[in-house]
Amino acid sequence: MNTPHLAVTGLHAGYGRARVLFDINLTIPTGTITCVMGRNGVGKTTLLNTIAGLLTPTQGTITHNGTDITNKPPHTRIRGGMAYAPQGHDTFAPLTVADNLHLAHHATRRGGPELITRALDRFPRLKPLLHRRAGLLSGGQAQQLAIARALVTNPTLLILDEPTEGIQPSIVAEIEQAITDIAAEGTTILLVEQYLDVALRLADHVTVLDAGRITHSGARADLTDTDAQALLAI
Ligand SMILES: Nc1ncnc2c1ncn2[C@@H]1O[C@H](COP(=O)(O)OP(=O)(O)OP(=O)(O)O)[C@@H](O)[C@H]1O
Repeated sequence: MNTPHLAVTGLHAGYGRARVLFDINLTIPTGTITCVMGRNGVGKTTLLNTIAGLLTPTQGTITHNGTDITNKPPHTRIRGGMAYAPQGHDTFAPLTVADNLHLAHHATRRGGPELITRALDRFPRLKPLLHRRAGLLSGGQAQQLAIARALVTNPTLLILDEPTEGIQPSIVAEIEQAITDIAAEGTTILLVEQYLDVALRLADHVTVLDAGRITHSGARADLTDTDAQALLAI
């Protein structure tokens, strides 16, 4: 088997005395979309934050592209090709759309200015908004900016936390298409997605978390929609 793009082994994490994740084992093959699912509060965001380096695990290892990054800070992970668009389409609110993109691009220097052009071509709705402050964007526009800002760092692994949350259906479809296209061009994607239909359309692999533990992990193709609903107890 090829070296997985990302491998999480025996991972435990939490906040002080509050233990949230228990013995998480996850391997993500290069160029695939892995969708992490589960009800509210089961630890999905905690898992992504730990992989992105925003939270230090209490046990376990994280390997990215064959390198142990468990104790590396977030900026080292970003320079190594990992990009994270956290939940809540967080952007630099006082800055313009253009400045958001240029700042992320300049900070990481993982390619030339064509990365900005490509990110805007991916989300053309942002083009007429380049001089608008990010804090004035609609939820859907801000989410597109959050993903575009991750893309200008030229990631090989893109991590997205609920990219469709609270967004109108027409924009959800555009974001879904963008994720499909980004993956088709070879970028590995790890995503938390709460809409079952979107998740099942996008995913190559599905991982289900419950109370901080993985209760299912497998190929999307091996899962019927009914099984998926049962796993998520919807
Ligand atoms: N900064 C924090 N400090 C303490 N506890 C936290 C913190 N962030 C999350 N938690 C707790 O950790 C647990 C897991 O939260 P997490 O946000 O990872 O879940 P989630 O599955 O992403 O949920 P949601 O779907 O609501 O985003 C919850 O009990 C939550 O209250």
